[in-house]
Amino acid sequence: MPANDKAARTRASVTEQEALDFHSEGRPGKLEINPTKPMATQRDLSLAYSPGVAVPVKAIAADPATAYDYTTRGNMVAVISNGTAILGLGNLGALASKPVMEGKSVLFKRFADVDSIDLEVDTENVDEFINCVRFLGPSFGGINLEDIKAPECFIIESRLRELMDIPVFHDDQHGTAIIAAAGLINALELTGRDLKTTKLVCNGAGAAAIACVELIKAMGFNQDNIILCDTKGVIYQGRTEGMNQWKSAHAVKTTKRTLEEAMKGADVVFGLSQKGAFTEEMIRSMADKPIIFAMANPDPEITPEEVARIRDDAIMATGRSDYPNQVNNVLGFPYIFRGALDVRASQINDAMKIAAVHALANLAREDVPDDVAAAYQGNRPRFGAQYIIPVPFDPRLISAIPVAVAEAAMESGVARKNITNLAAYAAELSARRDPIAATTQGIYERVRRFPKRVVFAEAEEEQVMRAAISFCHQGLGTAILLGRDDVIRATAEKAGIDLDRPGIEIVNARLSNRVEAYIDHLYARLQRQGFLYRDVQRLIHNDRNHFAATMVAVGDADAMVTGTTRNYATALADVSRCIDAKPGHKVIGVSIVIARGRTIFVADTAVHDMPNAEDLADIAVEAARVAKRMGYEPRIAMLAYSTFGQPIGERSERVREAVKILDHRRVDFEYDGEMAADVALNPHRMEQYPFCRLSGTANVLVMPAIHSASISTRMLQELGASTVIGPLLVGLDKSVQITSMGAKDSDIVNMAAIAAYNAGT
Ligand SMILES: NC(=O)C1=CN([C@@H]2O[C@H](COP(=O)(O)OP(=O)(O)OC[C@H]3O[C@@H](n4cnc5c(N)ncnc54)[C@H](OP(=O)(O)O)[C@@H]3O)[C@@H](O)[C@H]2O)C=CC1
Ligand SMILES: CC(=O)C(=O)O
Ligand SMILES: [Mg+2]
Repeated sequence: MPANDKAARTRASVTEQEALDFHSEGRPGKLEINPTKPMATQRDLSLAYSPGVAVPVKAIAADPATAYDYTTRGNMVAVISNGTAILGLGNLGALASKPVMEGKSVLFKRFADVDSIDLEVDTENVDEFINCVRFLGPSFGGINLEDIKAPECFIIESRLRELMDIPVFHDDQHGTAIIAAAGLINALELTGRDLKTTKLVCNGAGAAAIACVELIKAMGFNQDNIILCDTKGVIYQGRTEGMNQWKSAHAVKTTKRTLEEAMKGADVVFGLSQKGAFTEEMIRSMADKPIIFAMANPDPEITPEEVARIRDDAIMATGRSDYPNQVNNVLGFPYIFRGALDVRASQINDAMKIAAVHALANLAREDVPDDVAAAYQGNRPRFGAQYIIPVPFDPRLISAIPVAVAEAAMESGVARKNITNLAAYAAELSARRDPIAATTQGIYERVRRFPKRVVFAEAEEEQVMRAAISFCHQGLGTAILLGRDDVIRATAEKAGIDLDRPGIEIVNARLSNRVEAYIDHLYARLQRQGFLYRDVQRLIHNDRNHFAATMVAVGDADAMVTGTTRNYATALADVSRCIDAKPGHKVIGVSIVIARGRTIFVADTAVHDMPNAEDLADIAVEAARVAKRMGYEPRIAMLAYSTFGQPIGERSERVREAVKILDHRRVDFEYDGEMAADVALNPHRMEQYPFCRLSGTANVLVMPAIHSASISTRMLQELGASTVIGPLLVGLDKSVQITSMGAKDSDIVNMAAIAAYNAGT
């Protein structure tokens, strides 16, 4: 099978409705602002506002550099656009650009812990735009210009760079150029080409294209070997139509006039133009082992599927996240600014850009270590045609790129702060990045490669139906909708959901020809537990959890998801009648709490009401397995209200006993206790117990009982202080997940994906 066919198979997608729902759900948009200091008392108010605030005001007036100490400036970037070149959609105006700019702001935070705000400036006039931005310097540590069309963007960026003493970086130019150059270096290496003799065509001669061509020329590409094209065709010397000084600088002497002619025999083609700009004929006419970077967003100049139809020797990249080799500036801007901010750079210069290129290119050539493989679940990538550049979820990016950028800034004299210990800086950076997103992303990727049959037990519910459709649409497998056919169809019609698509099966428990087999199977399990044959008949006929769980038990489905209409304990009791614990395992619930860049596993949040010491030790073992599977080295705190014997209390005894049991079992993970939650999570509190065996703050909390586990995780979730995933049901012999009652469709899809993932390969 050609490599690109495989790429196409693993591709996920979203519907237009999903995209709109995602943006409108809950608080509209994608970001909000949270205070970092308490604002609860009169004293807080006096410190944060008048009179306390006057003190830092005077300090900054006396020494402007202290703004980095007393305000958000040092970690704050503005994403600024006028909407004249929104992705590849063209000039749709400042307001329409807001979703993209909010998106970039969120990516700054998500990938590099840079705080960011989007600003949409409603003018196409260059001077007005510059005047609007130039006075914003005191607010920000950097300015990320975005989606401003050429040639205005060139003037805007260069004038603002002169006027402002903080980095001004037009991401579509330099961000794109850095990523494309890194991918190109690797693709040239893989195809055995020499930079100096390679022939490249760049379609598009705007912001991104001009910057890409300039950067690769600066890196040694022969300028006579690069042909630039725009809507009028080849940019040749002497052309007058549709020209500007930036295009002229790259005009070549050639008789070629069209993109078709230019692409004949070309080694590399960059698409920085528009959807569909490349034809199959053009791709067919390229040299052997062509390198095709179709970078237009959201839709590339040609898709990997189209290329795969005509040739199997291409190295193919796009700007999208749902194909392999994503050449997109998301791999750059968060980390480049991270490095620049951390040394308080006055600008992002060429040395810093080139350092980023090499850091990125080198990363793709390195072996992927175990803890990083989670980001690429099940398919540890190897440097090659399908992996020329790391994925945005690669957790190494946060330490590799900012360090290289910061170092280059210091060496080239634009840093206003020195970092002396770069190794310590790299470690700090890694700690800023939370691996859970890489893990969840990895779960989806893995399921896409090994799609599963998942039964949705409560498919008459509209949100379950939506989740099932999304599950299929994302290429995660077949969704089996369990319920009455007529009810499901009526609900679907009313909700405007189209069920007639591949990958959706409706199963009516009453009409299924598997009913007898399921009854026999379940009766064999339950006959000595007080169930008559007719009791089991009733369970299979009338109860969808029993039907679905038995489907999974006998292998008619790989996994099951339920829980939206029944409470957790009831659903778990239903499932437990049909499926046992995996031999040697304990069935427990593990919740994943993500708060302020930390991921904490909490167990048992679902099954054991009042665990005894043995149970607690088992729960620790099971929770450690989950943490390891998700790419974490577990450090388990056995929690209680007391810490190492103080205050003495009968309720902590079980926990102390559990620690002793773990000592006897000689388990292969770190654990200690009993301890209170603040000792487990706060390094200063933990320091007060120098004998504590944990090498750092805990990342797994084993709760003394279900009530404390459930109360604390739910409180965290409802107070909005953290994201809580789960409880995930672990330890069962077959894969089942139970959502919370009334779960939203997006939560149900996540649970279904996790269930499919746990069903194995
Ligand atoms: N993957 C990534 O990370 C990034 C991708 N991009 C993509 O690059 C594209 C251009 O963005 P940007 O440079 O910011 O926009 P600009 O508006 O600055 O430039 C667009 C350029 O594309 C040319 N063009 C448009 N349609 C065609 C076509 N059918 N054939 C040939 N040339 C064409 C225009 O030609 P003319 O000059 O004649 O008008 C112009 O030169 C977009 O699709 C964008 O999504 C941009 C940044 C990052
Ligand atoms: C990715 C990006 O910045 C663009 O397409 O404009
Ligand atoms: Mg852009």
